[in-house]
Amino acid sequence: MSRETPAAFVVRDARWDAGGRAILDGVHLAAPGGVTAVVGPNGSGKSSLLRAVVGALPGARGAWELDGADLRALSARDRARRLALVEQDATAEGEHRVLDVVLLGRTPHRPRWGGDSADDVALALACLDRAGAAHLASRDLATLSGGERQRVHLARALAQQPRLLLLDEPTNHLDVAAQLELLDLVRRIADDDGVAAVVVLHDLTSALRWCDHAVVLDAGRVVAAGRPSDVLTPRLLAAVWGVRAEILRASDGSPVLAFTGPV
Ligand SMILES: Nc1ncnc2c1ncn2[C@@H]1O[C@H](COP(=O)(O)OP(=O)(O)OP(=O)(O)O)[C@@H](O)[C@H]1O
Repeated sequence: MSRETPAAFVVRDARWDAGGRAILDGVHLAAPGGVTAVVGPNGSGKSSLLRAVVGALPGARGAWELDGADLRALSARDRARRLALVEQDATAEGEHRVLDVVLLGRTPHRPRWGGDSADDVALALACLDRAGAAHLASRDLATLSGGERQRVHLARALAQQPRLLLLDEPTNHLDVAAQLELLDLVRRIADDDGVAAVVVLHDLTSALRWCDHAVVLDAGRVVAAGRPSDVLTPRLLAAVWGVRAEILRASDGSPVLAFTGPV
Protein backbone atom coordinates (compact mmCIF):
# COMPACT_ATOMS: atom_id res chain seq x y z
CA MET A 1 0.00 0.00 0.00
CA SER A 2 1.19 3.49 -0.79
CA ARG A 3 1.97 5.69 2.18
CA GLU A 4 0.96 8.66 0.04
CA THR A 5 -2.28 8.93 -1.93
CA PRO A 6 -1.47 7.34 -5.31
CA ALA A 7 -1.31 9.81 -8.18
CA ALA A 8 -3.93 9.25 -10.88
CA PHE A 9 -2.87 9.88 -14.46
CA VAL A 10 -5.16 9.77 -17.48
CA VAL A 11 -4.57 10.28 -21.20
CA ARG A 12 -7.61 10.79 -23.42
CA ASP A 13 -7.62 10.51 -27.17
CA ALA A 14 -3.96 11.38 -27.81
CA ARG A 15 -3.32 12.06 -31.47
CA TRP A 16 -0.20 13.07 -33.35
CA ASP A 17 0.51 13.02 -37.07
CA ALA A 18 3.98 13.07 -38.61
CA GLY A 19 5.36 12.17 -42.02
CA GLY A 20 1.83 12.18 -43.42
CA ARG A 21 0.46 9.47 -41.11
CA ALA A 22 -1.03 9.01 -37.65
CA ILE A 23 1.69 8.11 -35.15
CA LEU A 24 -0.70 8.36 -32.16
CA ASP A 25 -4.17 7.46 -33.28
CA GLY A 26 -6.59 8.04 -30.40
CA VAL A 27 -4.62 6.67 -27.43
CA HIS A 28 -6.40 6.31 -24.09
CA LEU A 29 -4.45 5.41 -20.98
CA ALA A 30 -5.51 5.28 -17.35
CA ALA A 31 -2.81 4.86 -14.71
CA PRO A 32 -4.53 4.93 -11.33
CA GLY A 33 -1.26 5.00 -9.39
CA GLY A 34 1.20 2.12 -9.28
CA VAL A 35 3.42 1.09 -12.17
CA THR A 36 2.02 1.04 -15.70
CA ALA A 37 3.94 -0.66 -18.51
CA VAL A 38 3.59 0.73 -22.02
CA VAL A 39 4.59 -2.02 -24.42
CA GLY A 40 4.39 -2.58 -28.15
CA PRO A 41 6.52 -3.34 -31.18
CA ASN A 42 9.20 -0.96 -32.48
CA GLY A 43 7.64 2.14 -33.97
CA SER A 44 4.24 1.64 -32.32
CA GLY A 45 4.27 5.11 -30.73
CA LYS A 46 5.47 4.47 -27.16
CA SER A 47 8.12 7.21 -27.02
CA SER A 48 5.87 9.60 -28.93
CA LEU A 49 3.19 9.13 -26.28
CA LEU A 50 5.58 10.05 -23.45
CA ARG A 51 6.94 13.00 -25.41
CA ALA A 52 3.40 14.26 -26.07
CA VAL A 53 2.62 14.19 -22.35
CA VAL A 54 5.69 16.29 -21.44
CA GLY A 55 4.77 18.86 -24.10
CA ALA A 56 7.64 17.96 -26.43
CA LEU A 57 5.51 17.13 -29.48
CA PRO A 58 4.21 20.28 -31.16
CA GLY A 59 0.90 19.53 -32.83
CA ALA A 60 -0.06 16.68 -30.47
CA ARG A 61 -3.77 16.68 -29.57
CA GLY A 62 -5.71 15.12 -26.74
CA ALA A 63 -6.07 15.60 -23.00
CA TRP A 64 -3.76 14.47 -20.21
CA GLU A 65 -4.60 14.94 -16.57
CA LEU A 66 -2.76 14.30 -13.34
CA ASP A 67 -4.81 14.15 -10.14
CA GLY A 68 -7.62 15.81 -12.09
CA ALA A 69 -5.46 18.77 -13.22
CA ASP A 70 -5.14 19.48 -16.94
CA LEU A 71 -1.41 19.13 -17.59
CA ARG A 72 -1.69 20.99 -20.88
CA ALA A 73 -2.98 24.10 -19.13
CA LEU A 74 0.09 24.35 -16.86
CA SER A 75 3.19 26.44 -17.51
CA ALA A 76 6.34 24.48 -18.35
CA ARG A 77 7.63 25.24 -14.84
CA ASP A 78 4.49 24.00 -13.10
CA ARG A 79 4.46 20.91 -15.31
CA ALA A 80 8.08 20.18 -14.38
CA ARG A 81 7.13 20.28 -10.70
CA ARG A 82 4.65 17.47 -11.27
CA LEU A 83 6.13 15.20 -13.89
CA ALA A 84 9.55 14.02 -14.99
CA LEU A 85 10.67 12.10 -18.07
CA VAL A 86 13.78 9.97 -18.43
CA GLU A 87 14.28 9.56 -22.15
CA GLN A 88 15.85 6.68 -23.99
CA ASP A 89 19.61 7.12 -24.36
CA ALA A 90 19.54 10.67 -23.07
CA THR A 91 22.93 12.26 -23.69
CA ALA A 92 24.38 15.69 -23.10
CA GLU A 93 26.84 17.86 -24.99
CA GLY A 94 29.86 19.33 -23.24
CA GLU A 95 31.16 18.84 -19.73
CA HIS A 96 28.64 18.43 -16.92
CA ARG A 97 29.43 17.37 -13.39
CA VAL A 98 26.97 14.66 -12.38
CA LEU A 99 25.84 16.48 -9.23
CA ASP A 100 25.05 19.59 -11.32
CA VAL A 101 22.99 17.48 -13.74
CA VAL A 102 20.93 16.13 -10.84
CA LEU A 103 20.55 19.63 -9.39
CA LEU A 104 18.88 20.65 -12.67
CA GLY A 105 15.95 18.61 -11.36
CA ARG A 106 15.52 21.22 -8.61
CA THR A 107 15.15 24.13 -11.10
CA PRO A 108 11.32 24.14 -11.19
CA HIS A 109 11.18 24.14 -7.37
CA ARG A 110 13.49 27.01 -6.53
CA PRO A 111 13.00 30.76 -6.82
CA ARG A 112 13.62 32.01 -10.33
CA TRP A 113 16.87 33.80 -9.55
CA GLY A 114 18.00 31.65 -6.64
CA GLY A 115 20.99 29.30 -6.63
CA ASP A 116 21.15 25.80 -5.20
CA SER A 117 20.43 25.72 -1.48
CA ALA A 118 22.06 23.30 0.94
CA ASP A 119 18.73 21.42 0.98
CA ASP A 120 18.81 21.12 -2.81
CA VAL A 121 22.31 19.67 -2.70
CA ALA A 122 21.35 17.25 0.09
CA LEU A 123 18.30 16.12 -1.88
CA ALA A 124 20.30 15.71 -5.09
CA LEU A 125 22.85 13.56 -3.26
CA ALA A 126 20.04 11.48 -1.71
CA CYS A 127 18.51 10.95 -5.17
CA LEU A 128 21.88 9.86 -6.56
CA ASP A 129 22.14 7.44 -3.67
CA ARG A 130 18.62 6.09 -4.31
CA ALA A 131 19.47 5.56 -7.98
CA GLY A 132 22.66 3.69 -7.02
CA ALA A 133 24.91 6.44 -8.35
CA ALA A 134 26.24 8.23 -5.24
CA HIS A 135 29.80 7.30 -6.19
CA LEU A 136 29.44 9.18 -9.49
CA ALA A 137 28.58 12.61 -8.01
CA SER A 138 31.86 14.30 -8.96
CA ARG A 139 32.29 12.65 -12.35
CA ASP A 140 31.79 14.30 -15.72
CA LEU A 141 28.58 12.96 -17.32
CA ALA A 142 30.27 12.56 -20.72
CA THR A 143 32.76 10.04 -19.29
CA LEU A 144 30.10 7.67 -17.89
CA SER A 145 29.00 4.35 -19.34
CA GLY A 146 25.47 4.02 -20.71
CA GLY A 147 24.23 2.29 -17.56
CA GLU A 148 25.87 4.87 -15.28
CA ARG A 149 24.33 7.71 -17.29
CA GLN A 150 20.93 6.07 -17.07
CA ARG A 151 21.12 6.12 -13.26
CA VAL A 152 22.13 9.78 -13.23
CA HIS A 153 19.17 10.74 -15.41
CA LEU A 154 16.89 8.78 -13.10
CA ALA A 155 18.37 10.64 -10.11
CA ARG A 156 17.73 13.96 -11.91
CA ALA A 157 14.11 12.93 -12.46
CA LEU A 158 13.75 11.95 -8.78
CA ALA A 159 15.16 15.35 -7.74
CA GLN A 160 12.15 16.91 -9.49
CA GLN A 161 10.01 15.12 -6.86
CA PRO A 162 7.36 14.38 -9.49
CA ARG A 163 3.90 12.89 -8.98
CA LEU A 164 4.22 11.29 -12.43
CA LEU A 165 7.43 9.59 -13.51
CA LEU A 166 7.74 8.67 -17.18
CA LEU A 167 10.57 6.28 -18.07
CA ASP A 168 11.42 5.33 -21.65
CA GLU A 169 13.15 1.94 -21.70
CA PRO A 170 14.94 2.57 -18.40
CA THR A 171 16.52 -0.90 -18.30
CA ASN A 172 18.37 -0.29 -21.57
CA HIS A 173 22.15 -0.51 -20.99
CA LEU A 174 21.73 -1.99 -17.52
CA ASP A 175 23.19 -5.35 -16.55
CA VAL A 176 20.76 -7.93 -15.16
CA ALA A 177 21.39 -7.05 -11.52
CA ALA A 178 21.01 -3.34 -12.27
CA GLN A 179 17.77 -4.02 -14.17
CA LEU A 180 16.31 -5.75 -11.12
CA GLU A 181 17.48 -2.91 -8.86
CA LEU A 182 15.94 -0.31 -11.13
CA LEU A 183 12.58 -2.06 -11.42
CA ASP A 184 12.55 -2.58 -7.67
CA LEU A 185 13.28 1.13 -7.16
CA VAL A 186 10.45 2.12 -9.51
CA ARG A 187 8.14 -0.22 -7.57
CA ARG A 188 9.15 1.43 -4.28
CA ILE A 189 8.73 4.94 -5.67
CA ALA A 190 5.18 3.99 -6.65
CA ASP A 191 4.40 2.11 -3.43
CA ASP A 192 6.06 4.39 -0.87
CA ASP A 193 5.78 7.82 -2.50
CA GLY A 194 2.48 7.35 -4.35
CA VAL A 195 4.12 8.34 -7.66
CA ALA A 196 2.38 7.14 -10.81
CA ALA A 197 5.13 5.46 -12.85
CA VAL A 198 4.62 4.91 -16.58
CA VAL A 199 7.39 2.77 -18.00
CA VAL A 200 8.08 1.86 -21.62
CA LEU A 201 9.46 -1.67 -21.63
CA HIS A 202 10.50 -4.14 -24.29
CA ASP A 203 11.08 -6.90 -21.74
CA LEU A 204 7.59 -8.34 -21.42
CA THR A 205 8.55 -10.67 -18.56
CA SER A 206 9.45 -7.54 -16.56
CA ALA A 207 6.09 -6.04 -17.47
CA LEU A 208 4.39 -9.20 -16.16
CA ARG A 209 6.39 -9.32 -12.95
CA TRP A 210 6.77 -5.71 -11.90
CA CYS A 211 3.86 -3.77 -13.25
CA ASP A 212 0.28 -3.28 -12.05
CA HIS A 213 -1.13 -2.35 -15.44
CA ALA A 214 -0.09 -2.86 -19.04
CA VAL A 215 -1.09 -0.86 -22.10
CA VAL A 216 -0.26 -2.41 -25.47
CA LEU A 217 0.26 -0.10 -28.44
CA ASP A 218 0.26 -1.22 -32.04
CA ALA A 219 0.56 1.26 -34.91
CA GLY A 220 -0.40 4.16 -32.64
CA ARG A 221 -3.50 2.53 -31.17
CA VAL A 222 -4.19 0.82 -27.87
CA VAL A 223 -4.99 -2.80 -28.67
CA ALA A 224 -5.19 -4.08 -25.08
CA ALA A 225 -5.01 -2.69 -21.55
CA GLY A 226 -5.45 -4.11 -18.08
CA ARG A 227 -3.64 -6.37 -15.65
CA PRO A 228 -0.41 -7.57 -17.28
CA SER A 229 -1.30 -11.24 -16.74
CA ASP A 230 -4.69 -10.69 -18.40
CA VAL A 231 -3.23 -8.69 -21.27
CA LEU A 232 0.08 -10.33 -22.20
CA THR A 233 -1.32 -13.63 -23.37
CA PRO A 234 0.24 -15.89 -26.02
CA ARG A 235 -2.68 -15.03 -28.28
CA LEU A 236 -2.01 -11.28 -28.02
CA LEU A 237 1.74 -11.72 -28.45
CA ALA A 238 1.07 -13.68 -31.63
CA ALA A 239 -1.32 -11.04 -32.97
CA VAL A 240 0.77 -7.96 -32.11
CA TRP A 241 4.41 -9.11 -32.20
CA GLY A 242 3.96 -12.08 -34.55
CA VAL A 243 5.75 -14.46 -32.19
CA ARG A 244 4.89 -17.79 -30.59
CA ALA A 245 5.16 -17.45 -26.83
CA GLU A 246 4.76 -19.66 -23.79
CA ILE A 247 4.32 -18.56 -20.21
CA LEU A 248 6.57 -20.64 -17.96
CA ARG A 249 6.79 -20.48 -14.17
CA ALA A 250 9.97 -19.79 -12.22
CA SER A 251 10.50 -21.75 -9.00
CA ASP A 252 8.97 -18.84 -7.04
CA GLY A 253 5.84 -19.09 -9.20
CA SER A 254 6.50 -15.86 -11.11
CA PRO A 255 5.80 -15.86 -14.86
CA VAL A 256 8.55 -16.03 -17.47
CA LEU A 257 7.82 -15.53 -21.16
CA ALA A 258 9.63 -17.83 -23.56
CA PHE A 259 9.55 -17.07 -27.28
CA THR A 260 9.77 -20.13 -29.48
CA GLY A 261 9.65 -18.56 -32.94
CA PRO A 262 7.61 -16.54 -35.37
CA VAL A 263 3.94 -17.48 -35.79
N1 LIG B 1 9.35 13.57 -36.35
C1 LIG B 1 8.92 12.47 -36.97
N2 LIG B 1 8.59 12.47 -38.27
C2 LIG B 1 8.13 11.37 -38.89
N3 LIG B 1 7.96 10.18 -38.26
C3 LIG B 1 8.26 10.13 -36.96
C4 LIG B 1 8.74 11.26 -36.23
N4 LIG B 1 8.96 10.89 -34.95
C5 LIG B 1 8.62 9.59 -34.87
N5 LIG B 1 8.21 9.13 -36.07
C6 LIG B 1 7.76 7.77 -36.38
O1 LIG B 1 6.72 7.47 -35.48
C7 LIG B 1 6.71 6.07 -35.20
C8 LIG B 1 6.64 5.88 -33.69
O2 LIG B 1 7.88 6.27 -33.12
P1 LIG B 1 8.17 6.06 -31.58
O3 LIG B 1 9.59 6.46 -31.33
O4 LIG B 1 7.12 6.72 -30.80
O5 LIG B 1 8.01 4.47 -31.47
P2 LIG B 1 8.36 3.49 -30.28
O6 LIG B 1 7.17 2.62 -30.09
O7 LIG B 1 8.88 4.24 -29.10
O8 LIG B 1 9.53 2.64 -30.97
P3 LIG B 1 10.84 1.86 -30.38
O9 LIG B 1 10.29 0.64 -29.67
O10 LIG B 1 11.55 1.49 -31.64
O11 LIG B 1 11.60 2.79 -29.49
C9 LIG B 1 7.96 5.50 -35.85
O12 LIG B 1 7.58 4.86 -37.06
C10 LIG B 1 8.81 6.71 -36.13
O13 LIG B 1 9.62 6.53 -37.28
